Amino acid sequence: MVAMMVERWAGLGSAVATVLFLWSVVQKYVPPTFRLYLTVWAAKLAACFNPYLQITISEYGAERFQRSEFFLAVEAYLSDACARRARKLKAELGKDSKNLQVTVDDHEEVTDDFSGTTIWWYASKKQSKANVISLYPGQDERRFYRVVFHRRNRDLVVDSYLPFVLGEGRAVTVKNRQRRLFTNNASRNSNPYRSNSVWSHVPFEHPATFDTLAMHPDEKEAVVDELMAFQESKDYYAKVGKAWKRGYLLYGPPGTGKSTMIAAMANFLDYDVYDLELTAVKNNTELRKLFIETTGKSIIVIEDIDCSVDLTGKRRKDKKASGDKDSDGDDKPKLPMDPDKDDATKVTLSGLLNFIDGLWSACGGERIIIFTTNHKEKLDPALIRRGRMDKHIEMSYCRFEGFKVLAKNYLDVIEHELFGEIQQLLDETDMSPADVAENLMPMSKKKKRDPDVCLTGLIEALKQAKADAAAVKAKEEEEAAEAKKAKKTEEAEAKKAKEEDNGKDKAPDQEANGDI
Ligand SMILES: Nc1ncnc2c1ncn2[C@@H]1O[C@H](COP(=O)(O)OP(=O)(O)OP(=O)(O)O)[C@@H](O)[C@H]1O
Ligand SMILES: [Mg+2]
Repeated sequence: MVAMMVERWAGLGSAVATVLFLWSVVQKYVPPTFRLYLTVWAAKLAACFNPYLQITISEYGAERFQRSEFFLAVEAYLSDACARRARKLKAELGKDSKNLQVTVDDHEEVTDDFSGTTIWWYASKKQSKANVISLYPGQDERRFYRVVFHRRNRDLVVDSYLPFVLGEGRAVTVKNRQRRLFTNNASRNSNPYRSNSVWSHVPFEHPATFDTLAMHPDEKEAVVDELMAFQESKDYYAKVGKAWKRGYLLYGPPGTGKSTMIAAMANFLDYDVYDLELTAVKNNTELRKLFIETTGKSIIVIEDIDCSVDLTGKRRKDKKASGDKDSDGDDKPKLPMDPDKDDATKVTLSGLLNFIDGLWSACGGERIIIFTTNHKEKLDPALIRRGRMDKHIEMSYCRFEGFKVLAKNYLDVIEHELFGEIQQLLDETDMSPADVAENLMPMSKKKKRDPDVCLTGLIEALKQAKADAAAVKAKEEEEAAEAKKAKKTEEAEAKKAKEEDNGKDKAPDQEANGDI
């Protein structure tokens, strides 16, 4: 027994000696790049003799066509936490050709410390043995990361370290990702070999923030506060048994910043934006599919919901059933409650309600759904009740508080002698922030952006708007008075005619009475 052990140790000793000898040869004669490659293999060889364990994380998991999420997380984690310690890195343009991504290169070793233990990472790749001719060079290479650690740290690595890497990697990915603006594809891609995604996207680059949004500071603060609370409420939503999502209805006249608010929210929360064009959705099934294919950490937007579909379909139908004529005569596609009844558009109000808070809406989590409209009163109450649209935010005309934000952003002016007059005019006149902003930003190369000139121009515009509004009001009042007068005349005439009729009716009676 002892002899056997001695023999084994002797064997080990000679193996180590051989390796050391070979290594000195390598140091001398082999070029550095190849030497590095051999280093990795030497380390692997050593792992056979030493009490070290290794875990491999492949680029492609069981689902061959999807990159393993763990692999991506490890890549992100290593480039963030350990890349500085690596000697060989590679830089690539990010997916959207925006940011540079520096990652640990293949065959490179990096070390990491976790709770006082050292962990080694190796990046490498192996050729796929599959006997298939690939259309894309490099596609048959399978990259992988390998983590090596001492046997005694097995539990620590498997139970604590790897989940930690996964969490950190995900966080880094979210931090570094190029946010995207998605829109639903009108016609489905019929080519089975191409991506069949129902959404297509561009990088999301809207510069609006809550700082640039003209709104009353208190209301703005309330929105920001709520968003922050929402982001941190994962456990709370789980506790109360609700899906982790929130609905907002933004309503108000055109140009009051509804779309800008959505962009500001997306930038604040660091979310993707899915801009859903409801008129391009064929039916409820497609609507559900669209929802399922959105990712978490996203804002799903349906703009101008009153224009895209007729959401009062149910009530209109009731009216029609009771014999009333549909007075508005517009040609918007209708949203009937019963999906089988209408073939023109099969997206129904109930489909939309399901989209917002049906069973499917719970998949994924961390989503914000926003509807915008110019006419809140046109929407079906079922659609915007609390719980579906948790918060209704009115975006209204520009008042002084909002103006101050615009003046600061556009002109770098915080105080000005004309502010008093502007405040008074803004209180008396309804002007959208879009119009105010336009006056503060004259697009002329020759004219300098002078605050005095801009503010005077704004005052002129406000006075003009006030005069126009007064004229419109006077005209309306005049028309109303005329209509009232006409109605009175009509009523008087009707009364007169009735009296005459009564007189005529009575006359023969009297005659008859007289006869008797
Ligand atoms: N509250 C605001 N703060 C800052 N800028 C604003 C605000 N409202 C409007 N604007 C400016 O006006 C432009 C139009 O605003 P936006 O598209 O957000 O209006 P909207 O309410 O979505 O209008 P619509 O109802 O027509 O869609 C924006 O590009 C922005 O520059
Ligand atoms: Mg808009």
